[in-house]
Amino acid sequence: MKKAIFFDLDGTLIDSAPDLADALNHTLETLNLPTYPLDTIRTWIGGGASMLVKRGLCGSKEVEDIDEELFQKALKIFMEYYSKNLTNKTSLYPYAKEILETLNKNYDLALITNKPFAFIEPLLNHFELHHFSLVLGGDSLPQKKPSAMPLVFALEKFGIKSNEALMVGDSASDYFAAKEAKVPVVLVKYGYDQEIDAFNVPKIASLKDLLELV
Ligand SMILES: O=C(O)COP(=O)(O)O
Ligand SMILES: [Mg+2]
Repeated sequence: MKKAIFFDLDGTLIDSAPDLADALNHTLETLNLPTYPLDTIRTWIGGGASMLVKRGLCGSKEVEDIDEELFQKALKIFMEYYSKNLTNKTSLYPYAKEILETLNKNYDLALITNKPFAFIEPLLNHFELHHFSLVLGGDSLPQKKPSAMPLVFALEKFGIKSNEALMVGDSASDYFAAKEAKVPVVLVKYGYDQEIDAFNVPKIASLKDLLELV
């Protein structure tokens, strides 16, 4: 019997890729570096803001050694721009709000995202998502997904066992974090990470399919 559902944010509940891509390209443009198409940047999301900026600087998902000064400069530009442009093009995925409303009647809900904490509340307010009794960002704890730490923290907070929770996400980070925490996981097929094709776990095409799985 499930007691709590843990949700990822980007690529699962909200389609934030267009605003993240604009913020990254603004950063790269400011630094006179090459910019990238949305379809490329989308595949770089899921590891948090620092990782996205690093991937932008390297122009690939695989990150190599980056000059620390350049990285800090880029991260600052990114954070400033994105904090002012969080919701220009970002949208809720179909049924996101409805499913949270329905599940909230019977389950504790936690948001476990790698997004920096400062960006989360403005987004949740904008989309009127007030259903989470616990919200963890990528910088809330010493480790973020794919570490199990945020999920283990949520299990302890709710006082439940790992099999009484379910993680809903879109990326390899969600999969590995859940696996390590021994929390069952469901992945959405419409998210940002093609790596999930390789994982043998339940996958759903729409958030409304969750109701059949809990
Ligand atoms: O900010 C990111 O890179 C991704 O965040 P997520 O964990 O909500 O997918
Ligand atoms: Mg995600």
